[in-house]
Amino acid sequence: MVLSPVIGKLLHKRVVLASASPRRREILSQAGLRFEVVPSRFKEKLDKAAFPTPYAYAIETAKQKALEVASRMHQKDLRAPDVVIGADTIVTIGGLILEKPADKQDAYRMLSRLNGKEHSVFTGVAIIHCCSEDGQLDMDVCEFHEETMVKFSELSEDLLWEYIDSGEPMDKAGGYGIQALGGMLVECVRGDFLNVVGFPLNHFCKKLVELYCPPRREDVQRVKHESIPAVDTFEIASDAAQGDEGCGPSRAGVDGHSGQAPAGPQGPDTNGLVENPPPFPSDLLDLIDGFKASKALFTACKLKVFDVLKEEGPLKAVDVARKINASVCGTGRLLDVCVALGLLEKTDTGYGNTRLASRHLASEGACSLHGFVAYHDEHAWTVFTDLESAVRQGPQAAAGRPEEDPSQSRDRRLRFMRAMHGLTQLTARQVATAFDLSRFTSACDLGGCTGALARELAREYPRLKVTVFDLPEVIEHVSSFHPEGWQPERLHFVPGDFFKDDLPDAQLYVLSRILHDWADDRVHELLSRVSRSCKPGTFTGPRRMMLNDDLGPVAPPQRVVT
Ligand SMILES: O=c1[nH]cc([C@@H]2O[C@H](COP(=O)(O)OP(=O)(O)OP(=O)(O)O)[C@@H](O)[C@H]2O)c(=O)[nH]1
Repeated sequence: MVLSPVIGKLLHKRVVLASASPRRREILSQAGLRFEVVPSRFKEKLDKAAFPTPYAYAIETAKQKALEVASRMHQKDLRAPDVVIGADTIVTIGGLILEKPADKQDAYRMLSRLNGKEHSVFTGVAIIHCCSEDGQLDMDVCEFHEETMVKFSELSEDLLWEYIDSGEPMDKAGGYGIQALGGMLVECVRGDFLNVVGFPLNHFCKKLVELYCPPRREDVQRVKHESIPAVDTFEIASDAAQGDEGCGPSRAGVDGHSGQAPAGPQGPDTNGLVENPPPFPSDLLDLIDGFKASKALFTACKLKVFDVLKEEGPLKAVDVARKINASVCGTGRLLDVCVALGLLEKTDTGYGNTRLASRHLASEGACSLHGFVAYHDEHAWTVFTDLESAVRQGPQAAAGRPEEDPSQSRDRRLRFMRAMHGLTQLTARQVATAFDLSRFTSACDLGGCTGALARELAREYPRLKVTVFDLPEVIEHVSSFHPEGWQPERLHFVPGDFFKDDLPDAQLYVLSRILHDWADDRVHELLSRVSRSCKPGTFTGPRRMMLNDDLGPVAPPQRVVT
């Protein structure tokens, strides 16, 4: 089915439908969405006259319904869901907005008004993405509406009253339910039927595509050169912002191309027609340039640019330079690059963090990837610089390197732990909820490092006891990654080597970002050890299971049930 991959984008998120409407619940669950229902307490009493259009009213009401649920859930356990969906359906005729009838007389007034005529049904929808960080709730709102035209037949008074007496109109916008008895009143419908019922599923899915699957760059028709300046690379954007001619080659300098799709090899033909150009190799150019973007990001992180701007932004380049103890010219250029990369914003008052940067690139905060960035800058960068010799000489090249001194290896381990901790904090919830693990009572996270995933598993499954099994030199540092006095319930750490020592007994073994680190024979050895630790065939209750969420270079999440 075409749209299921779209709904699938929400599968690993905690989604809440902020609605008491059984119809909305049914439409969304039949589409395959997994969600909780938390009806909104928002009173639908906005001043209709204050809105320029009826749909603006419906959208605002939908938004307020969703916002109320998001902030209530956040206040309750300081953790809002990932996504909250709100909706509001109204009927309009002759400039009047009809909602649910207050009583039978009201229903009669509404239905009489609609009798024999065409009216509009609008549903406003709000999709709110929430992020709770440091006790603060951040929300991004995406909103839209859908209109459907419905025409009623000429209906007799008797039929109207019989319908009203059925009780059906009372909880329905405009006083009828098109999906049930009210369908008998309707002569024709123009537009999305489900929109009338209460939720415009088709438009919703299109919004999800916009939000989660934006079109690839080469699929988007290029805009005419004259109307938009070429800003494909950060160099060009940076240069344009500064008017600085000495800032390195623009793309035109690299490939003789101005950012416009090139004409065919021969250019315009003799008739003045342009041959179909070959596809512009944007992805390839991005690959070629990619290392510059990574290094700019690493450098800005290392110099704590995002911390400074989180604390004190917006700031001018000169002030940032002073605070990070760097040259004004260099800082200005780095800041411009960060603007072009979408990490910073530049206004008249100076440079400021984007929300993305404040959330993920500043060094503190539950969603910080600062450690992950530092690890890539300090470790992965060097390793990849040696890629050519590693490929030429094979793994023995690395094996031949001199032994690291112990204090360096300790530092490197801590950096690695910081990197893994940051990344796992970000993904743990999705991993923990990707499968229903509620039937298990014991789990062992092999190579579970700081316990960030184990903590989420324990939080998600109240019956689950989780053991983190990792090397003694890793376990030794775990406490520095958690608040002082941290004593998680149902979670404990066992030092050991999963290639040498007995694995702790558990029903569920988790291998998170482990397998990609090893050659096939080692992976086989480790999986055999896990398999031997599982004692199959003796259970009548939960079966043994191994969860591998290795999101490394190739392997997607998968599970093996033994
Ligand atoms: O043909 C139909 N038209 C409308 C409906 C239902 O009518 C209501 C519209 O009311 P509202 O948008 O305010 O939603 P509520 O039910 O109050 O739930 P919330 O908690 O989301 O405010 C809606 O239920 C439609 O489904 C119908 O069934 N058929």
